[in-house]
Amino acid sequence: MLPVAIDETGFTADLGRRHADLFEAFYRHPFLGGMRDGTLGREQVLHYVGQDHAYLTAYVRCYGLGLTLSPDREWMRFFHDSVAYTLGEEGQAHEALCAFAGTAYEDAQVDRLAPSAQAYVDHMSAAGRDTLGVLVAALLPCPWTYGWAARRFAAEAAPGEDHPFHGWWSFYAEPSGGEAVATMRSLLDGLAAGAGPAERERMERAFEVSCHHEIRFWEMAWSLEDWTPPNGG
Ligand SMILES: Cc1ncc(CO)c(N)n1
Repeated sequence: MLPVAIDETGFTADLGRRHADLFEAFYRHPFLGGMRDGTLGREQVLHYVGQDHAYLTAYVRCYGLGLTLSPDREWMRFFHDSVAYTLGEEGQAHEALCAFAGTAYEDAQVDRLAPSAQAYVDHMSAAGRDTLGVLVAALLPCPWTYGWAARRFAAEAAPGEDHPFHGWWSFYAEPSGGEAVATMRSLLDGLAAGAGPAERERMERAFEVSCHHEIRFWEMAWSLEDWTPPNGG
């Protein structure tokens, strides 16, 4: 198993270690298990793509909130590059899933977030009305969990070209993703070092809640969650 942050020091390394159980639950969720063994159903894959496309649109908006909170051009550069990555490249991961499902990307897109995706987006947007540190703490689990899981799977199983989700796994295992997380973590470590105890606590909570939302996002797609009331309406 790939440790989350074994011998590193700093705010985010501490957070990663403290919530290693959530990273593990993320990795072990049956949705991601189905992405590993290739057994995931077409409907679940398409539910995920539709929701994730809408989620990433909202995520880019949160980077926009980060731009308005940026104290300097280093932070602006970070958000600028992050927006370019999400808008310009992350669609490749979805395209790979659409190819598996035999569906055009446009046809997989939806105009309504499911409850769990909506809750995650609302959490990040609310963090964007707090400080830059709280916002970035809420945004960090998104790239960190995916990159960590993809590198772990690559190390454990090295899925070949014939794996049904090869394109998705290889996209998130790319070193550029790991470098972006390293940049995000060091910027956030810098903010945390200058934050008071109350703000640090809100940063820690924002990070933890996003880790939970990451796991619940899998559960949403796995269970094909929608807005039908639990009693069937
Ligand atoms: C929900 C979610 N979390 C993380 C990522 C990785 O960027 C993603 N595409 N979607």
